[in-house]
Amino acid sequence: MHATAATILIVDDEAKNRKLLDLLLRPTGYRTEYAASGEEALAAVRRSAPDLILLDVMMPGLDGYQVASRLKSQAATARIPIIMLTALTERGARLAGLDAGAEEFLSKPVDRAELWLRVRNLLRLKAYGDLQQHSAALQRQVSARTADLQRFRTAMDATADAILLIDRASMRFVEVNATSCSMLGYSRAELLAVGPEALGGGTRAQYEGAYDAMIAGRGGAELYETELRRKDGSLVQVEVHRQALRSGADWIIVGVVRDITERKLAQQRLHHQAHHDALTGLPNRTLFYDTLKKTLALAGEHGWQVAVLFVDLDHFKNVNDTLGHLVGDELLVRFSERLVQCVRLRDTVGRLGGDEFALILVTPEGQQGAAQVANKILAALRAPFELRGHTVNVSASIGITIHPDDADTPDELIKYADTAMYQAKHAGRDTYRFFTAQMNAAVLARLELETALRAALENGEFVLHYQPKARLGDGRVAGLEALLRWQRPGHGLVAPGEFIALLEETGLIVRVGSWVIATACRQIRRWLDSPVGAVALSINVSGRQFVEGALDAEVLAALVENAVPAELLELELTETSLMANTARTIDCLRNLKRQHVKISIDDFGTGYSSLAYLRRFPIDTLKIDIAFIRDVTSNPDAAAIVRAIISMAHSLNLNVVAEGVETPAQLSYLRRHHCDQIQGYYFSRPLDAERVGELLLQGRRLAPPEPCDERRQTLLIVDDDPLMLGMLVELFKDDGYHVETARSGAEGFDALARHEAQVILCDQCMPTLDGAAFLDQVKAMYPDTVRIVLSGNADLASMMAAVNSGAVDRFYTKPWDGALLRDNIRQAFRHHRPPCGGGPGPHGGDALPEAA
Ligand SMILES: Nc1nc2c(ncn2[C@@H]2O[C@@H]3COP(=O)(O)O[C@H]4[C@@H](O)[C@H](n5cnc6c(=O)[nH]c(N)nc65)O[C@@H]4COP(=O)(O)O[C@H]3[C@H]2O)c(=O)[nH]1
Repeated sequence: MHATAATILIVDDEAKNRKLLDLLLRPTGYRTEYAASGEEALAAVRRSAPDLILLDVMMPGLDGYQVASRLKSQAATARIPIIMLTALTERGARLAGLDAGAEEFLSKPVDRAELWLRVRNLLRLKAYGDLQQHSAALQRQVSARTADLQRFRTAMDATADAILLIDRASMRFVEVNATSCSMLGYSRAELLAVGPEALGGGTRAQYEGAYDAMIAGRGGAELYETELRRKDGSLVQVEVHRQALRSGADWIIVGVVRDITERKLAQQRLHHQAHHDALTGLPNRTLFYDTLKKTLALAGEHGWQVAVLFVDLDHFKNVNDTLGHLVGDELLVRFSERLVQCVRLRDTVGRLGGDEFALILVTPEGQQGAAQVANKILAALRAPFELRGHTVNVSASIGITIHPDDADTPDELIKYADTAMYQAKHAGRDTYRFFTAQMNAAVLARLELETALRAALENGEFVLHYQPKARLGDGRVAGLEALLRWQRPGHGLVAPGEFIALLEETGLIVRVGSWVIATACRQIRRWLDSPVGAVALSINVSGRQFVEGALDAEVLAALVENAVPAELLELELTETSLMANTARTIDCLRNLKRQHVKISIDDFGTGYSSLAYLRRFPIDTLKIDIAFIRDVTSNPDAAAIVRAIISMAHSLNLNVVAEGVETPAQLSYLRRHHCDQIQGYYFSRPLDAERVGELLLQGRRLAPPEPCDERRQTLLIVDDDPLMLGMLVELFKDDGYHVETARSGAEGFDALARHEAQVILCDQCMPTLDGAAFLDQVKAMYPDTVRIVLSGNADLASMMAAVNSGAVDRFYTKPWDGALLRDNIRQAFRHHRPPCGGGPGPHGGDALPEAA
C-alpha cells in the first residue's frame, strides 16, 4: 500500500531517459510524474510534493545540483529524498551532488535492481522519518493541548466564580472548579459524584426540563438569583448564568455561579438605612407610613382596630438649647428605648423626625388599649434620664387616633393624631388626648385663620392700641406699650391672644413685627409733632424676628426714618425668646443698646432664667407676669415671687413693672413692696392712638396713696354674716381702732393689701375659705399680724391644729363674752410689734390671756 501510494517525480531533459525510467519503475506500482527541466521540476514539487525525486544532473537551465540545493534549502521540501542520475563517475561530481543535498546516486545507464533497491530504501527511510515527525508533531500537539487544559484549569480555579459543567445526558457534574468546592463545601470528587439537584431547590426532572428548554433555545440562559444549599445544609445567595454548549453528540450545561452574599448584605444595609432613623434605629417616616398602610390593609380584612399614637417630647428644645445637641440626641435614643419597652412585639414604633415619634397598635380593645399604652408611656417617663452627667426630667404629649372610627388612610390617621397631640400640649402637656371631630373643625378653623391672617397684612387690617404704664412714685404715665389688634372684617377687633401664636408658627410674625416697628416709630413721631410731645413706647418682639430678620438694623432704620430719639423706644421680649437664640440675640440687643434703645423682659417669672443668665443681656426693665400679680394679694407663693423679683431687679439696678394690675389692693401691695411701675386695667385699658393721646394730654395720673399713720391701730374683722359683722363693729366702736371689715377671705386679703392691719378677728365658719385656712395664708404673707378666730364648739379639733401650726394665735368659742373679747383684742394690739419698730411682738412679749 505504501509502494503504490508513493509518487516519484522523474526529472530529465531527455524524453527517452524519462521513458526508460518510467518503464523501469512501472512494475513497482509507484506513481510517476515528469519534469523536463530543473524549472519544471521545482514547479511540479510546488504543485504536489512527490515522495521521491529522480533527478538528472546535466540539464540545460537549472541543473540537478541547483534543483537539489533549492529543494533542500526549504523546510517544506527538504525531506523529499533525491536520487541523482548521472553518467559522471568521478568522485568530484558525486561530492557536489551530496553537497547539494542528494541522498543517493545512480549511474547511467541505470540498473533496474539497483534503482528499485535505492528507491524502496529511500521511501522507507522517508516514511520512517515522516512518522517520527508526525509523532513529534503529535507529541507537541498533545503537550500544547495539555498545557492549554492546564491553563484552562488554572484559570477556572483562579476565578472567583464557581464554574460547574453538567452533562445533560447523565445529569452529573463533569467538571467543577476550585471555587465551586470552596463555595459549596464539597471536595471536587464529591461534587463530581452528584448532580445539580443536590445543590438547588428543584427536582432532577425540573432541571432536565430547564436544560432542554435552553438547548432548544427557549430561554433559561438569562442571569438569575437563587440560593444554593451547601454540603452542611446552609444556604448561599448566588447569581447564576447558564449556557448550553454542544460537545460532540452531547450537550454540556455550563453554570457560572457568583456568591452575592456581600452584595445582598450591602443591599439590605442600604435598604435598612433608607428606612430607618440613623440615631435611634427605629423605622423612619417612610417605613412607618408603609407599615401603617399594610397594617390598615390587614385590619380591613380581619376587622381589627388600629390605633396610631403621635408622641412628642415636651420642651425638648430647652434640653437641646441648654444642654447641647449631644445630650439632646442621647435623650432621643433613651426615650425611644423606653417607648419600645411600652409596646408589644407586634406593634410598631417609628421616629417621624425631631422629637416626634409615632406608634401603630393593633388593639382589639380600641380606645381602652390605646389609653393603656399612652399611660404606660407617660409613666415610663416619670423616672429621670441620666445623660452625660446631667439628670433630665421630661414628659410627653400624646395624640391618639383610632381606625376605623376616626380615619382610614395613613395620612389622615397621622395628621389627626398630630392634631390630638397638640390638644394634649394645650391641656398642659404630660398627658394624652383622643382625636375628636371637633379637633378636626379646629384644624379647619386654624387653616381659615391662617389664610385670613396672610391677607390681613396686605389689606392693612392690623392696628396698634396703646396701654399706659404708671409710675408708683409720682403716679405719672411713664410710657406706653403698643399692643397689636386685628380689625378682622366680620369679626370686629380681634385681640392678639387669638392669632399671635399662629403668626409665630407660620413665621408671619416677622413681617407683622416689621409693620409694628414701623407703625410704632411713626406714631412716636406724630406725638412728638403734636401737643402730646415725647412719649416712651415699648413694642413686643418675637424670638423669630431675631433669628429670621435683621432686627437691629430694621429698628434703627425706622428710628432714623422718623427722626425718633432711640431712648423713646423699648423692645419687650419674653424670657423664652431670650433663652432660645442666645448668641444672635445678645449681639442684636447690644447693638440696639449702644444706640440707647431700651430692652425689657416681658412675662418675667414664667421662664427658667437664672440671675446669672440675665446678667448677660443688656436689660433695663423686668415686667412681672400677670399671673403673679393676679394672685399677689391672696397667694403666699405668688406674693413671695413678686417680692423676690422686685428685690432681685433692684439689686441688678433694673426697673420693675407689674403687669395686669386691676385692683386697688394689688396696687397697694405693689406700692408697699416698692415696685416701680404698674400697667393694667386699674389705671387704663389699652386705647387707640387718639384716646391714649387725650389721656396723655389730660395728664392723668394714679391717685397718691393714703397717708400712712404708723400709730393707727387697725383691726380687720372677717365674717360672712353681715349681722355678726355689724355686732362686732359695734362692740369695738369705742376702743379707738380703725376697723376694716371683710365678708370673705378674698375680701380679707384685699383689705390686708390696702391697709396695714395688726390684729385680725375672723369667723371660722365661712364658705369657700374657712377662718383657719384664711389665717394660715395670712400668716405666710403677713407674719407679724395677731390672728384670732371665733369658732363654734364643733370646730375644736381643727382649732387646736391651727393653733399648733401657728396660723391662729387665739380662738374664742361662741357665744363669747364681749368684755373679755374687747380686753383680749386690746392686749393683742399691745403685744403686736409695729412694723416700724417699738412694742413687743406676739411671740416675744407677754403671753396672751387665756381664751374664754
Ligand atoms: N387681664 C388683664 N389683662 C391686661 C391688663 N392690663 C393689660 N392686659 C393685657 O395684658 C397683655 C400685656 O401684653 P403682653 O404681656 O406683652 O402680651 C401680649 C404680647 O405677648 C402679645 N402681643 C401683643 N402685641 C404684640 C405685637 O405687636 N408683637 C408681638 N410679637 N406680640 C404681641 O400678645 C399678648 C397679649 O396682648 P393683649 O391681648 O393686648 O394683652 C395685653 C394687655 O391687653 C389687666 O389689668 N388685666
